[in-house]
Amino acid sequence: MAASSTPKTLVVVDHPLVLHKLSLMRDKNTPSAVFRQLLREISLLLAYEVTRDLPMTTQKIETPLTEMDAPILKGKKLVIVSILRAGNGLLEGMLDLLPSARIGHIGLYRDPVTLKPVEYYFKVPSDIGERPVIVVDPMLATGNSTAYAIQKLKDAGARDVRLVCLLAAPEGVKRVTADHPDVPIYTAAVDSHLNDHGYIVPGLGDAGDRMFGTK
Ligand SMILES: O=P(O)(O)OC[C@H]1O[C@H](OP(=O)(O)OP(=O)(O)O)[C@H](O)[C@@H]1O
Ligand SMILES: O=c1cc[nH]c(=O)[nH]1
Ligand SMILES: [Mg+2]
Repeated sequence: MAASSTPKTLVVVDHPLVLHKLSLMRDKNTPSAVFRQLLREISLLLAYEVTRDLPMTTQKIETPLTEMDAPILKGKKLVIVSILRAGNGLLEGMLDLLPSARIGHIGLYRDPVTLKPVEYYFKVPSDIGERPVIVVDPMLATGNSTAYAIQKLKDAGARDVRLVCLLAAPEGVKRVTADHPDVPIYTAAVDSHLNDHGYIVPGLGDAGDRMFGTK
């Protein structure tokens, strides 16, 4: 599905550059340093799509030749919320494109047996309800972590929430869409299925471990 200016529930950003870089990330022989760099590069392209429908206004400026009503972003700066740890890989690239964005962090890890999220940190801007919010986490597997994180953000006041992930499983898309039908999902690919341990197949393995070399 091509990205467009109309918000959709699921936007697959299947641009050739994104898909090429994603294939390099999937390769198990790709080292951590390259993996992180590729994630950073892809995040720029995903940021471009998720911000496509941000509200605009105009401001009078003078070019060297004349006055004009120049288009600028309207309203308060957006918030990027990273689901730790792996979300930081997408966050860093997005900040290259959105350097004035406010930043929130939600610390979650997935219990390997129950596959339920365990929370260890939560800090977001107090006026999150007045800003567009982009939640970032490279992996949407069961959707338990992301659905939980979005609910926490809504409880904190967030009203305009979008999700950016790198890879999604159909199970995760279904879960987030059921719990949060108002939240559009932007991803580079929707893979085949989850294995018995809740890993995305074909996937890329454990994103956090591959980013930080912890396995
Ligand atoms: O959709 P789910 O089934 O909830 O799985 C996805 C979650 O698992 C990974 O995090 P992980 O628990 O490995 O934590 P980490 O980022 O610290 O490695 C990933 O970054 C997501 O947050
Ligand atoms: O495939 C998966 C599933 C959950 N978390 C990951 O990092 N990878
Ligand atoms: Mg992990």
